[in-house]
Amino acid sequence: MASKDALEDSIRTILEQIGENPDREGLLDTPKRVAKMYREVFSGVGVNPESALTTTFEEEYDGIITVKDMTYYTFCEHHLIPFYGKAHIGYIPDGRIVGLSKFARLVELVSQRPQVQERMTQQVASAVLNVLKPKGVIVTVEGTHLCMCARGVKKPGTSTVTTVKKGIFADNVSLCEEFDRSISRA
Ligand SMILES: Nc1nc2c(ncn2[C@@H]2O[C@H](COP(=O)(O)OP(=O)(O)OP(=O)(O)O)[C@@H](O)[C@H]2O)c(=O)[nH]1
Ligand SMILES: [Zn+2]
Repeated sequence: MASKDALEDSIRTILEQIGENPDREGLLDTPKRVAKMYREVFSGVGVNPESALTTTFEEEYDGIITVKDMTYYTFCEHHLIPFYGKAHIGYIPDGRIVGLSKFARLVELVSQRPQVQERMTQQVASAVLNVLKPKGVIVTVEGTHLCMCARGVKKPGTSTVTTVKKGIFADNVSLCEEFDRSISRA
């Protein structure tokens, strides 16, 4: 039976197309549930990542601020199955800092859309750069891609690391090493 919701109808069609019976008891509410889940996990589509970085303060601090091990779950845009892992952000401010929780909000926001890991890493770095105008920012994202583990090439255990460096991090190896040590990658 068609619902009033195009997304629910699409899920029902997928179930039919894989040979399932969407009217059997176990699947009756699945289109509605999956539509609700998609609206939740893709709620960041069209939202500017910079909007996560509210509450900035003037503060003099010369060192690296690193917020590490922010767990994320997102969806590979090629297969619409999850990739997930940890994101780490380091920056050296230039007179302006931001509430630490906002970095976790930023990672969450860029996760709530179909993604590729490289773009996600870049979006986090660009948002920090544009809002805080720091001396430098470095972002490392680690990702386990289910499209590589659970299907296709089937290589469980593979992980991908992406790093974007802006400003002072772009040409200062020792600062990058300090960041790597603080996120325990060196
Ligand atoms: N660079 C990059 N590639 C990704 C990411 N997520 C998934 N991919 C890759 O996207 C590619 C899509 O390749 P296609 O050949 O179009 O699709 P496919 O036939 O399903 O590829 P296989 O996964 O090799 O079976 C695959 O190589 C995936 O590993 C990501 O975040 N970054
Ligand atoms: Zn994929």
